[in-house]
Amino acid sequence: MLTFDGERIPERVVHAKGTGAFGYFEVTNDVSKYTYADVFNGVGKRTPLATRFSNAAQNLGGTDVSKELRGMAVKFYTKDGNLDILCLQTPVYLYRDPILFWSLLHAFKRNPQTNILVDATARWDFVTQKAAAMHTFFWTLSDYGLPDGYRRMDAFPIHTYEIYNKHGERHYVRFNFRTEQGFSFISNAQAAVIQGTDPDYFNRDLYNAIELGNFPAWRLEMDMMTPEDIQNVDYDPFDVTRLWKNGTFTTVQIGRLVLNKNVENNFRDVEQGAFNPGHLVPGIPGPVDFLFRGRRMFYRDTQNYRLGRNHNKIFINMPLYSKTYVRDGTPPTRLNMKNAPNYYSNSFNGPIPYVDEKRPMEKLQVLESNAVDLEPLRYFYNNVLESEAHRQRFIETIVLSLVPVTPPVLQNAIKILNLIDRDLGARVSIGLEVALEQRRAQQAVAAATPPPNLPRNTPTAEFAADTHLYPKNVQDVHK
Ligand code: HEM
Repeated sequence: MLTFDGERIPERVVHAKGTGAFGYFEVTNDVSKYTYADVFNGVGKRTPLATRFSNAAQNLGGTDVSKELRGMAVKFYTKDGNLDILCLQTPVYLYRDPILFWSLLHAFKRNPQTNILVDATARWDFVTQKAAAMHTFFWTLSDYGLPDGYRRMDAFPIHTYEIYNKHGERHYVRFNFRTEQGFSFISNAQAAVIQGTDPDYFNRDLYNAIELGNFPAWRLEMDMMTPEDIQNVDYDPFDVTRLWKNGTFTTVQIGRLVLNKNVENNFRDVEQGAFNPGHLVPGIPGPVDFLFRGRRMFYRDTQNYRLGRNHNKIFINMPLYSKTYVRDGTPPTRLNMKNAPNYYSNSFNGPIPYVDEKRPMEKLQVLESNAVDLEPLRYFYNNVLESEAHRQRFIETIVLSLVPVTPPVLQNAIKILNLIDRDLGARVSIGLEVALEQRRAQQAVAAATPPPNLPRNTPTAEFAADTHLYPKNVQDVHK
């Protein structure tokens, strides 16, 4: 009984709800002139891997069927150690400065007062305050925000990775995992039905497909630029909030990721998984941008908290071959190399720090700008949304999400939508008028019933002026 009482560990602070599967990566093309990473070299070579798929904002018991960011995390067990590549289903990310992470998640997860998950005012407030973030937000409000299962979405590590070959020649790449199942999506109306009957729809779909031998696969390709290209484009190719412009890069296929085995135990093989983008291998030193620098630290920290200091000794996280000087600490500590010397350096074949002498050290100069640039958003609306039907569904979803938003966030959102594109602004404004009118009519009919989304309890001017930590009523209680 006491053992059962302690069965829970903290859920992931983000991406808590998910599922996983095992598989392999097979090299299909010779990319040795771009990288000497063992995992991507030798046509036909297979490397075992573990994956985890997730929804970014849901808690463990949440629903799969919501329009939001989704993750596909891959741990390649390579001969040179683990390579973890963490992807989202959007090819862009919300901001460049890692410090914004907690603000984003506070705005996008549960309201601290009502404990309701979708606080539309907070979400729109966050993205309209930092307009570059609207690009990723747009992707999630479009059909791409709710694919028909994890199997049918593409996945992008987003950052521009540095890679180099055995001669130390560099390239800069954006990796793309393209689903071989083909992209398809769930409409808002279908989502409402599935939500009521099968909130684990995504988990079930992946598990069943693998169990039936219908193994899902993704093609891994990379968009590439040389160091010269990088310095000659008229945008910052390390900027995670925007796409690389068409015509400025070439694309090369590397191989295929195939999932062919379900996990035996979700807690052991998925919940305890610690995917860390800082786990890189020789030949792929990784992204050099500021956001990634933050991410190199955050994952280790959160996993120390969630799983303990020795989380890389949990079976699912262990590299194929590993040596360590760590003998003590929070369990698991069994596989700790027992009586081998626990000091560095030693005469008994202990591990030595990894120094890659092939890695070129010259600095790059790239175009950087902190100006607010709405051009990627205009491009998304007019070009990435490939049809009028898709644009219409996108506008309907925006309208739906703006209905509960309170002023002045609402006015700000309309203003920015107009600045992005007049057609977009006008169509959202008209749709919103109609939706608000309908809501007013519904409220008049059912005056006693509270609306499904209560407006955010925005701080009043009086509250904002109050220099005390607590609002008045709490101070009264403490008197
Ligand atoms: C400042 C930026 C970011 C921070 C601070 C951050 C932080 C985190 C944290 C704390 C977790 C939970 C990890 C765990 O408990 O094991 C997580 C999970 C995840 N992150 Fe990020 N993240 C950031 C940006 C990104 C980006 C740009 C991507 C993808 C391109 C990404 C993809 C993922 C994925 C896929 C997971 C789920 C991993 C799993 O399945 O266990 N994150 N992130």
